[in-house]
Amino acid sequence: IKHPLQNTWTLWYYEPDRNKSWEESQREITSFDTAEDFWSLYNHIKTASELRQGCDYSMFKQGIRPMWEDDQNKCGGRWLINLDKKQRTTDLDNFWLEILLCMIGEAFNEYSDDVCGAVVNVRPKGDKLGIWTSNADCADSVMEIGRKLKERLRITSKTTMGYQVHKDTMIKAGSQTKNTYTL
Ligand SMILES: CN(C)c1nc(=O)c2c([nH]1)N([C@@H]1O[C@H](COP(=O)(O)OP(=O)(O)O)[C@@H](O)[C@H]1O)CN2C
Repeated sequence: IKHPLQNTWTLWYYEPDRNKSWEESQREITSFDTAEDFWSLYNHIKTASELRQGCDYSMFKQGIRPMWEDDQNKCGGRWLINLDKKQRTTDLDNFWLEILLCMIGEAFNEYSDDVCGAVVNVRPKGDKLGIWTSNADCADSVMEIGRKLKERLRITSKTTMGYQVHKDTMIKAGSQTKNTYTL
């Protein structure tokens, strides 16, 4: 029999399309709830570093859309990891896979329920990895999730991680959003 996961997860794919809104360009690929089905999906699709620049993958718990406005996301925020350009070949795919495995493996202990999902943005100015949590006001939960991420990704102090509240990101889109927490 297959190994069931604690949650069902949905993979989304975003590709910029000048004839569609941002939201219409978010496509739901498939959902899975076993470890075997995760690996079949992961091994079947392009890695993040193979995507065209401007594209995203998002993996969220089933029922949560990969956007600020979703009820599960609207009071939350994201731990954001900014990669430099050369990390696309050295770290991007490893970091993204490790984040996926942390989520489906419920690696954040009692705070795993606060995890909504994760996004990888493939961008010319530098790729980004975001882990989205549901409540920006729960400092204990946000910090514990951030600490576990740093540990699992073996991110040293040279790479800073900032936690940005979606409400701040929404209004400051384009310019630098402030970090409510940093690790
Ligand atoms: C419901 N809705 C419209 C809506 N809901 C959302 O949740 C949401 C957006 N729009 N996003 C739009 O993408 C632009 C680039 O953000 P980026 O994170 O790709 O980053 P870059 O600037 O491309 O590096 C954002 O500026 C925003 O326009 C982003 N976003 C998460």
